[in-house]
Amino acid sequence: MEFKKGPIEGVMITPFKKFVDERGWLAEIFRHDDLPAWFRPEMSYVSVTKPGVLRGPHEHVDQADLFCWVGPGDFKLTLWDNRPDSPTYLNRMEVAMGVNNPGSAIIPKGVVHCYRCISAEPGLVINCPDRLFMGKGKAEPIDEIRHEDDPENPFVKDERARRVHA
Ligand SMILES: Cc1cn([C@H]2C[C@H](O)[C@@H](COP(=O)(O)OP(=O)(O)O[C@H]3O[C@H](C)C(=O)[C@H](O)[C@H]3O)O2)c(=O)[nH]c1=O
Repeated sequence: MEFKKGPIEGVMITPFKKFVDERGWLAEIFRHDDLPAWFRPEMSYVSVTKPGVLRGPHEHVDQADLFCWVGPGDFKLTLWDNRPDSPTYLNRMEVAMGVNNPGSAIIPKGVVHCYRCISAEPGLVINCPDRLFMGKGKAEPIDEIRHEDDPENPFVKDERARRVHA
């Protein structure tokens, strides 16, 4: 399975517009009149990743993600189109996101994704997925393929990506 650099159908990278004034700055994260009709966020969470650490590569069967980076920290986001029926199947994208490139990435289901903190400081990421984690009342199985747990995965090999706890 060879991936080649190229655009991925359905992935939307949106740089944030910062409104700066003497108090600081403000930026919209998303507006539904800008979102594609197929994507409506259901929840949100925030995570902090230590320098050099990779989260992913992960894939969802049903969920799409809207990841946002505003800092602190900078990341390298990598995406792989793992959808055999996609016109951009086997394409791979790398995007710089974070305090120096604030913005969001909408990632459709079936697009494998990971992001590595590449700054000397820990990096913060917010995600606004279109499915509840573990469904209503956390009563369903997690919709997630954690490719990092497969030593033969064709995406990225990074021992440290694996969670220590089960
Ligand atoms: C996502 C999520 C996680 N959790 C709990 C489950 C674990 O006990 C803990 C860490 O979760 P996880 O190891 O899944 O975190 P990551 O490996 O960073 O994965 C997350 O970020 C990568 C890049 C993804 O693509 C995943 O969709 C997303 O789960 O938080 C919750 O309680 N609610 C949530 O919505």
